[in-house]
Amino acid sequence: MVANTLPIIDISFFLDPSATADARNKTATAINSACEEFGFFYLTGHGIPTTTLDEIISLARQFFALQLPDKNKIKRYEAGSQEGGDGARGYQGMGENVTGGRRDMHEAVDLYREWDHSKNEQEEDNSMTGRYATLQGPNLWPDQPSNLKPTYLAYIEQLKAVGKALVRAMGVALDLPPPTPKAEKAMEDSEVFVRNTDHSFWVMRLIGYPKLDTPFAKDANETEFSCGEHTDYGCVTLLLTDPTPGALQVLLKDGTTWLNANPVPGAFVVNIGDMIERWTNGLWLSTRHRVIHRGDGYRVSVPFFYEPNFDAVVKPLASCVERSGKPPIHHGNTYGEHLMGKVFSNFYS
Ligand SMILES: O=C(O)CCC(=O)C(=O)O
Ligand SMILES: [Fe+2]
Repeated sequence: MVANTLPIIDISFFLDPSATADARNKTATAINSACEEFGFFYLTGHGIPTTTLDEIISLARQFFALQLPDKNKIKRYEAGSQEGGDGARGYQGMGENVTGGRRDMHEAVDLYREWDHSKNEQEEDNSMTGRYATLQGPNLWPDQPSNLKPTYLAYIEQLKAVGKALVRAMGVALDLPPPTPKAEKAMEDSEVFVRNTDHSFWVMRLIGYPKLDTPFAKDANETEFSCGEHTDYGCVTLLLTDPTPGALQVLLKDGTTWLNANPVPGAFVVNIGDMIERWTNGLWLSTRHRVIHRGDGYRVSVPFFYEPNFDAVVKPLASCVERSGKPPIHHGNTYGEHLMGKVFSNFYS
């Protein structure tokens, strides 16, 4: 039988310090099933008020409704460029983002955790020239709507707490042993994801999708996607969307059925990324998904990618390698190295 809806996971016991181990274990069991079967689920019990979620969508919508010259005030520029870009942060116009070699029919603003300039000894001092290496510039915030920045900054703090609770639950869901008091970063206990995301190099995208029959160029054609088929490249994605149905589609494990992941009010759509697939040696696969928006109106979504630390070494966990019965699927490298490869392939240069 092919499932017709994604499971719903209530994360509240992992946010409540007084929750019992028994209550947490039940949540963890549900997460394990959801991750094995779908790699996608709805997340409730996260504690972020619906009024905040609505405000986040509304502010993104107001930004995209601005005239292009106003949006281009925070345009993304190449790293090292005179304009001061870092190749990643800022606004990208319609069709600038590329998935699988094809232009995506959306516009977006990308925000990342700010670079910790005190840590990287090799980086050049850019403060005099105003030129930045890839990912090392400041976030580019729009000045209109004026309350976007403070509202988003507060929201990002809330999302980080939810992300932390979720990866803590995932460690329990994988049946990893409890941590010892002196646990270190690389130890493979149930807190391994918490420790390796404690300086999460998070990403947030504000995305605007016009209806797909709106041509953006003379060569626009029927085969365009709002966002092409892909897996997410990090740890866990907390996706907030407006109520538009039928846009986000998730590929089921049969490899042929696309399931509409229609929004559930007040819930995030969560999916696991490539780093979780690697850590679990494929016990949990990052699931392919895409966006085809042919419905009504201009669709807005705001995914938050709760990622490993930039310097986290991500390699298959020994217990997962053993349980999977497969050789390690990756030799391991840092999340930063993985991300750099992705940032370079996401844009036409
Ligand atoms: O807009 C959406 O519903 C999903 C976007 C997405 O998959 C992504 O940005 O990685
Ligand atoms: Fe995605």
